[in-house]
Amino acid sequence: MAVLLSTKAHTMEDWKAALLAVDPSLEIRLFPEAGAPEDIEAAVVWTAHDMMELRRYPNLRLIVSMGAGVDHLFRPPGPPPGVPVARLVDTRLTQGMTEWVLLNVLRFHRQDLEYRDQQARRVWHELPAPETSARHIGIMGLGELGSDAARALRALGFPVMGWSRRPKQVEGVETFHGPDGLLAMAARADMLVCLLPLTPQTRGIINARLLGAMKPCGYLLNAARGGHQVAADLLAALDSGHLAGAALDVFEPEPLPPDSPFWSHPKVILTPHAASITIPASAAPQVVENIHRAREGRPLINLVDFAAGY
Ligand SMILES: NC(=O)C1=CN([C@@H]2O[C@H](COP(=O)(O)OP(=O)(O)OC[C@H]3O[C@@H](n4cnc5c(N)ncnc54)[C@H](OP(=O)(O)O)[C@@H]3O)[C@@H](O)[C@H]2O)C=CC1
Ligand SMILES: O=C(O)C(=O)CO
Repeated sequence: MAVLLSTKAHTMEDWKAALLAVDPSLEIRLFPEAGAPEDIEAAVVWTAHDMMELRRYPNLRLIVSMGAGVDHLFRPPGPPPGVPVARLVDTRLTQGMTEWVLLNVLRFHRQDLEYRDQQARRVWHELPAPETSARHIGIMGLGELGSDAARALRALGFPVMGWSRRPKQVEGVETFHGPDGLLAMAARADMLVCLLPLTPQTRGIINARLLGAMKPCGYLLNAARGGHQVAADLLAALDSGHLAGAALDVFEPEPLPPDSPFWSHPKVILTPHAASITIPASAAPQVVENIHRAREGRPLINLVDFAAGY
């Protein structure tokens, strides 16, 4: 039996080496060289893979996302019926995201946009120094990534709020849930950080209503998915001054087209979907563990809940 890998050509060999380092007995095939369709027992795939194509493999018993997000697997037609899907829960991936969140929260907290502007104009002027305790952060999505970012922000003294689908408790974090909970949290947030999965319920959630519920001169950070933000609403909030800045790692479509106004917006900090990148060597042990479990009929880890969509 064989494991099919499908991702960007330049990372395929890294994935192959990482999986073989954990279990040298695995037979790895690199898409599109899948060989006999009946050989494929597991598919480890990233965003570009066509879900229809996975229906070609009659013995497929596991699909693994090469990232934390699985929205790419649920695009129509979705995963083949009856085949379980697992995602990555990985300490390096989590740490990378927490670094991105800290970088951008601190950038805005320490008025870096204003200082860069002053530097460009050769202005020597000290701005009032705010305290972290006065800057309330609301995190949308209190899962693996959101809870870790919350802990790191708490350690710096920021008051942290968090929003999840179901009621949840995270030490030191004021928690909210459900649609009303989001607006209640936004109303008290100086910065909103989106770390939600993209599902039918969360698509377009960063819209005029949510941004309008925030205090004036707030900041928005989105490192989840571009489909969460309504671009026109976000630009309107930035242009009107209601939002003082936005840090955006994700867009729809990606790559961001050259004529997008986000590229040159003076209040936008932009990264090319690079907030946290999967490191194959770090992720490989859990992927191999799941391949073994699937073979032996044991319960899988990091399973995706099809009903919830994440
Ligand atoms: N830009 C980048 O480089 C990266 C982006 N990502 C993105 O980050 C996302 C989050 O990852 P991760 O933290 O591991 O995911 P998790 O599944 O661990 O956490 C998701 C969180 O979102 C909450 N949530 C889901 N749906 C809703 C809803 N309808 N209303 C309110 N809350 C909701 C969940 O609530 P509950 O706790 O109740 O289940 C949970 O708290 C990924 O799906 C991916 O899109 C991930 C890695 C890198
Ligand atoms: O892990 C994910 O979902 C990512 O977006 C990585 O870039």
